[in-house]
Order: sequence, then C-alpha cells, then structure tokens
Amino acid sequence: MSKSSLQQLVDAGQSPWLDNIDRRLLKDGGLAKLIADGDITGVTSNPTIFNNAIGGSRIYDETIQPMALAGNDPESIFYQLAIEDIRQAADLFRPIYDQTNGADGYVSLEVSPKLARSTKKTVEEAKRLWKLLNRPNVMIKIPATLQGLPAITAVIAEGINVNVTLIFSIERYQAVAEAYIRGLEKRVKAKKPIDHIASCASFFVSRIDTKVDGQLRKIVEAGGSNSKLASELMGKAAVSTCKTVFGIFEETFASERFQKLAAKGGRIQRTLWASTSMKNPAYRDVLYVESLIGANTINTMPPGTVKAFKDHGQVGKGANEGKAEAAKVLADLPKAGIDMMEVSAQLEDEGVKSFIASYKELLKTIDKRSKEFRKSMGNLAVPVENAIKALKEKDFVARMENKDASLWTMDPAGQKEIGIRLGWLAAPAKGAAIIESIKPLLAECKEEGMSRILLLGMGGSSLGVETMSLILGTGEAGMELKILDMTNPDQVLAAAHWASLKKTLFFVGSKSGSTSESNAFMDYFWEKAQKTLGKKAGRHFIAITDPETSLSKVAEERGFRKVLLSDPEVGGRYSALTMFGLAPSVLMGQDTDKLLETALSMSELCSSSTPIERNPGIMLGAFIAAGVLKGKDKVTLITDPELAAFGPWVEQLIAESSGKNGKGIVPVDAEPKLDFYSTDRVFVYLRLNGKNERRAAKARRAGHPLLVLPWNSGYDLGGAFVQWEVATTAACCLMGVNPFDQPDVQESKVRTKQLTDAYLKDGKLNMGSPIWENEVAAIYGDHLNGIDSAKSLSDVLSVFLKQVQIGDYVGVNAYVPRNDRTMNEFTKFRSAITKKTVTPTTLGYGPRFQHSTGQLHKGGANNGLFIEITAEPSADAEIPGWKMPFSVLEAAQALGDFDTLQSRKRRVIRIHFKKPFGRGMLPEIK
Ligand SMILES: O=P(O)(O)OC[C@H]1O[C@](O)(CO)[C@@H](O)[C@@H]1O
Ligand SMILES: O=C[C@H](O)[C@H](O)COP(=O)(O)O
Repeated sequence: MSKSSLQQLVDAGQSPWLDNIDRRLLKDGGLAKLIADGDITGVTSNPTIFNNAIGGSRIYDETIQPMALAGNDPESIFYQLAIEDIRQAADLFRPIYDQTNGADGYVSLEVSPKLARSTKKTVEEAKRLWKLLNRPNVMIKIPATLQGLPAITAVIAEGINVNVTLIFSIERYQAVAEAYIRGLEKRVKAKKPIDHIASCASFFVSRIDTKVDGQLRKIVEAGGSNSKLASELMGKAAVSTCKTVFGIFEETFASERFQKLAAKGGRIQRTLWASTSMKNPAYRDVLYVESLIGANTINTMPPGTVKAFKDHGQVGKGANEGKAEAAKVLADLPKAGIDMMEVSAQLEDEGVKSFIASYKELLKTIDKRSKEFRKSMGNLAVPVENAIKALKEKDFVARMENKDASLWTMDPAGQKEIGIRLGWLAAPAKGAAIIESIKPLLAECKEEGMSRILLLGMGGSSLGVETMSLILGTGEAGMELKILDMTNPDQVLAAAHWASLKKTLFFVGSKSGSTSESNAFMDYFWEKAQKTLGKKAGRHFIAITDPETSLSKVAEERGFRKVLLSDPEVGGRYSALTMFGLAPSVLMGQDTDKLLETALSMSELCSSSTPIERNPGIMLGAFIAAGVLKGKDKVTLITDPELAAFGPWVEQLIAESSGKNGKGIVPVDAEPKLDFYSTDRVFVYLRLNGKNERRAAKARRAGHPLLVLPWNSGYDLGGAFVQWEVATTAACCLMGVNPFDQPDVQESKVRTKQLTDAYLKDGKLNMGSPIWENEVAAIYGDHLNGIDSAKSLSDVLSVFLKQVQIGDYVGVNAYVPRNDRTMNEFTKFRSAITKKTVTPTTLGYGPRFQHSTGQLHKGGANNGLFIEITAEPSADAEIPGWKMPFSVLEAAQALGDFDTLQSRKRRVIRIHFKKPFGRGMLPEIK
C-alpha cells in the first residue's frame, strides 16, 4: 500500500501532530485511530482548544461534578480535567515515544496564559504541571514573551520538556533557541544529564498572513505608490518568515556551540509550525503544510487540516525551497510599508490576550456547571463538601487500601474480620485471569448441548449476576441465564419448567456454602438431574464457593463439573467483580473485558493515586452520608428503564452494609411515580438516555438533593459496582458502622431453623394466632389499638399505618412469587401507601430480601413499619432429603423473620391470604 501524504511527511523528517484535544476523541477511540492509522505522532493543546472542548459537550461533567461538590474552584477543576486528558493522550502516544527513543510522541499542555508576563510564576507552574502529569512524553507550553524567555531556560535547566508557544518573529525565534541552548548548558554545567530533554519552538504561521494581509489590503485600497508591491506581497509574509526561520534553525543547531551539547546527548529543539490551518479561503487550504516541510520539524494541524492534507497534500521540498525568494519578500515588506516588528509585537499581545480570553471563558463555563451541580444538592451542598473534607482528613482512601480497619470500628473482632474483607478493592485487577480461565468452559458446555444456566444462590451470590444478566443481556454466543433465589414453590416450579435438564447448567453459588436456600435448590435440581441424566448429572453442575466449605465437599462427592473457588477475602455483597459475577458473565457471552475495563478505570479514579476530590466513589459516599447525618436517610434511586436492574444490587450493598447498631441507610428502589416526597430523602438518578430525566428534575425542583450519575452504556456497570462499593464503605466510615458484617441476619435463620425442627417433629408449623381475620385473610402481630372495630382488611391497614411518624418508611415484605404481575400489584400498593402517609416504601420478596435489606430492617434504626405478606401456595414441591416441601421452608422463613422483627420491637404485621396470592387481593389504603 502506498504511503499516505501524512506518512510521507514523517519520511521527510516532519512530525504531523494534531492541534486539538477533546475528551470525546479520547473516549470514542478517535485519537487512537489517528495514531493507529499513522496519521499523527503527537498532540498540542492550548486554552482555546480546551475552551472549545469543554464548552462543546457535557463530557467533562464527570470531572467537574465531584470536584465542584468537593468545593474546588474552577481553575483547579480545569487543571484536573486537563491533566486527565493530557495523561490519557500521552499514554496513547507512549509507544511512539518509546519506539523513536524519545524523538516523537509528545503531548503539550500550556501554563495558564495569565502568567505569560511573569517569569517566576511561569517557572513554578511549569514545574507543578510537569510533576502532576508525571509522564516523560509531555511538554509544558511556555509563551515566548520577554518574561517567558528566562522561564524557558530555567525550566529546561530543571530537566522539563518545553514547547515554546506564541512565536511571531525571526528575532524572537532566535531568542527562543538561545534560551533553550542556555538551559541545556546550565544543566551540563551542573553535571546533570540532558539526553532526555525534548523541546520545540512553535512558530505561529497563519496569524502572520492574517495580520499582514490586512495591512497590505489597506495599502492596496489606498492606491498609493506602494499599492502594486503590496498587492504582490499578499499571502507571502508568513511562509517567507518561516522559511527564513527554518534557515536560522538549521544553522543554530549545526553550530559548534550546539554540537558540544549534542555530543552529550542534547536534542535539537525542533521547529513546530503552529497556526497552520488556512484562514483565508482564497488560498490553498494546505499551503502552510506543503510550504514548510523540513527535517526535524513538526506541523501541528487541526483536524480539518489533517484531513485535507491526507486527502490532497503534496510532499515536495517544502521549507528548503525558495529561501532566496523568501528573503526578497521580507526585504520588500518594509518597502511596501509593513513593519514586521510591529506586526509581531501586536500578534504577541493579541495572542496572549486571546488565550486569556479563552481561559476566562472556560473558567466561566466550569463555574456555571459547578454551580448547577452544587445547586442540585439542595440544602446538602455544604454538608457534602464537609463530608468529602472529613474523608480527606481521615486519609480514607489510602487507609482503606492499607486495610486500616479502625476507619470503621475499634472492636477487635470486627477489625479482624475487616482484615479479610477488603479483597474487592483488587478484584478488577484480578478479573482478567478469571475471565481467561472461564472462557473454555463456555465452549465446552455449548458443545455438550447446554444453552441455559440456572443460578441458585442468595444475596451477594446472585444479585450481581442478576443485574448483569438484565442490563447486559445474553451475548450472541452466550448461554441464557436465570436466577432462582426464592423458596416460593411456584417460583421453584417455574424455574424447573424453564431449566430443561439436558440444556441447563446449574450454578450453585454460595460463599459460605451453608445457605439453606441455595442448598435446598441444589438438592432439588440434583435429584431431578440424576433421574433424567443419570451419571451425566454432575456435568450439569458447577459450584462457586470459598475453599473448604461444605458445598465444595458435596460438589466433589457428587462429581460436579467444576468447583470454582471464590476469593475468601471478599464478602458476598462486594463480590460482583470476582468469580461470582465474572464466571456467569463470561458464560452469558457478555463482553466481560469491556465490563472490566470500566471497573478498572473506576478503580483508578477511586484509588489514592487520584485526588480525593475527583474520586466518584467518595463523592457518592459523601452525598449519602451527608444525607443520613442530616436526617435524610432514604436514598431514593431513579434509573432510566434500561438500568432498573441495578437497584436490587444496590439495595443489598447499602442496606446490609450500613443497617446496624441502630443506624442505617434506607435504599428506596423501584418506587412508583409520586407527586410529592417527604423531606427525609436524597435522590440518585442513574442516567443512561434521559427517559426519566423529568422525574429526577421534579425531585430537584422540589428542593430534594439529587445526584445524577451518568452512564454511557450498560457496560458502565463494571465501574458502577466499584463506585457504589467505595461509596458505601466511605458513607459507613462517616456513620461509624462496620460495612463488612451482617450481625442481625443470623437471628432469623436461627428462628427459621427452630420452626422447621418443630415441623419435622410435629408435622406442622406453628403459625401463631391471628389478631384479626375474615374469610380472605388473617392478620398476625401485636395487638393494635383500634383493630377490634376494623371491618375490612383496609381498616386493619389504616389502623396499622396510623403508627407512621415523620422519618419512617414502610417495608412490604412479600412471600409470594416474584413476577411482573405481582410487581404491578405491589407498585399500586406502594403508591397508595405513600399517597396516604407521605412515607417512602420499599418492597422485598421473601426470602430474597432477608439476604439483602433484612439486615437493615432488624439492625438499623427503628423507623421501619413492616407489612409481611404470606399466602397459601398454589402448588408445592418436596425438597429431597429435607422431609419438607418448599412451602414449609418458605413459611418458616417468613415466620422466623417476622418473629425476629417483633423481638426487635419493630412495628410489624403479617397478612396471610387464605388463597394463593393474586390480582386485586391487596387491600385498598383508605
Ligand atoms: O453466599 P452465601 O454464603 O450463600 O450468602 C448469601 C447471602 O447471605 C448473606 O450472608 C445474608 O444472609 C449475605 O450477606 C450473602 O450475600
Ligand atoms: O497549539 C498550537 C497553537 O496554539 C495553535 O496552532 C494556534 O492556532 P490558531 O492560530 O489557528 O489559533
């Protein structure tokens, strides 16, 4: 394939650079493609470029939002976002830098144009940016003002790469080359190495023609004696000046003086032709590229010029041609009445001013957006800022990375446990190995005719996977997946109906290996599989569990296809990006690499290598904690419909992590649309496409604190897992709770066990005595004032809901099949409750919620009223070897949890329907 004209430039010794940076180009792979296609070998930026990029899209909000909420001023926000872009670009060019041994592959960032007239401040700023960027292939841009010249020498002497900008005259170019050489000489004198230092001198081409042509035009129009000459000189000043500069450049760097430096590894300060887009449409659009080709030079072109040159640019002799003619033009210009010294002085002044104007404008844009973000906090703006400051003072991130358990508890047992619960921080980094280990399994299973997976597991062992399956779907070559996490017989039978044995791979997921639901499901499907598949049954089963659990032993005994070991240092609700989530994701044929990519970048942002003010996990955690500490403990999740499945995962994470010691964050998920909200809430809106924007905006307009978290695609799920995990642990730190245990879950399990033991002995479950009943339902619970006069279920609920106080929430805990139909019923029910009481509601299906929000119900603040719903089963299924059917296990779980809530003095009633649960059975709320 013949070389493109851009590649021919490289052969001629000139580097084509891109005179543009924009986060969109970094994110959408545009810059990577230009590099891969061999079109460009470096990038330059300036305040105008950043102003256009920031003003032209909302992509920088991801940086502006956390920093604004942390109270940063626009200038520090700008440098943070510029540093992120420049670093990312520099990393893309790093291979070129390495291959060319540091000759090419640079990205430039300019010091604030406001410093252009101060040597000292420019030097300080250049040093600061260089340190922050922390990349060998970046250059700091310093203006070639009179005050900039000594700064160039000083910064080069510090060993920092410099791109000298805003050069408009031959004389100033010479001074720039001198400043560079002096800097190198200083270093040599100080016996410091110079071989790694790179520099370029940016001569601004088109602006010279624009100004000179303007003056020439006036002379022509005046029609005096100079008018003919002036007319002949139009469009020649810039290129002629540059060709002369090029000659001086060649001489300077061939000089004996420089050769001494070259012998020590000193590099030529390359001439960079900047401002090379054509401003006058009457001239050839690639004039400032074609005319200025030369060895050891750079031409930085905006995207349009890159495209045009690639399309029709010609690589000829360029800068080496017509030097005599150029000298003549320069000699004629004064004759025609042009004072080039005056021109360059004006251009420099205008150049500095225009960069200052761009800079001010970009700061204004950032300021405006910062204010919007802070406004969205309602009356939490200051508390959120303070919460971030508190986390910074505690050095939260670094201490968490160092497993410092005292961030959350001083209790020695709690601290010991935390020591083995922070493994999730490293999960994204370990993910690639897990993915690779699972890939062959997908091919094997499919070859054996399996196309479905039924995941049997509770809480953290299934909610992450459920979220992945519903948000990302099944990939083209993947297996379809469903979850079973309900002991309701109808639900079990529906799963069995779906999971035809020959086609299905059963995944038993349990970290502890001892979760009774997971074991009951396993025993149920194992017996079925054995009956149908005989000796091949084991091939259809995989267990994921910690090393040495009872489940791992059973799996070995039964000859399961595989026992996938989970990371013992990661707790269930933090395990989405470990074997628990990644193995099913690979098998569903999802782009697991992409999922991990977003997780890894979020991990980096949430690590101690990023300023805490930019940390999205800290921002979210501070927002939640600030709310809780101000009495707004209900975190209401609004999502665009495609992200709705994220809710149940978040519910477990925040409720089970924070809901203990009488404190807690109440997650409010999948709430029906409401017109009015109580003031004890904060809102988080997961925005993908804005379908629910109006709903979120409504909450904000009503003054409720709202944090918008934008997603670009479902694959941002990887990052979201990390962000919410960090947020939860940060919020818990500020609340003073240990986010890694679940001390109040056990009691329900014990009570359930007592009930099933009694059932095994007596052949029946002790359901207790109702406090009210009619032909449809029986009510259980502590006596309620007024219940005796209740004539209907609605009356009973009215009596019960009379207990609601400001700051409460109503939890509906339903032991009925979980499907769209029941969900609809409960949505209406929730809506009616809130309309009546103004209280937020939650919905949990039992026993699933026991492994999620159940901890909060029992261990959190006593601000929940619980309506437990049970019903007669419409069918049943025996659990092999358990001597009981699923209906009994389910009922015992409902009763066990109910008893525990009562024992914790929670306001709770149980409605038991005497028929299987169905449409229209839930009472009206009066
Ligand atoms: O993975 P396991 O050990 O079966 O636990 C499932 C779930 O049960 C809980 O321990 C609560 O009972 C959760 O924390 C956990 O995610
Ligand atoms: O980055 C380099 C310069 O700032 C840039 O080339 C200036 O170009 P302009 O004169 O087209 O604004």
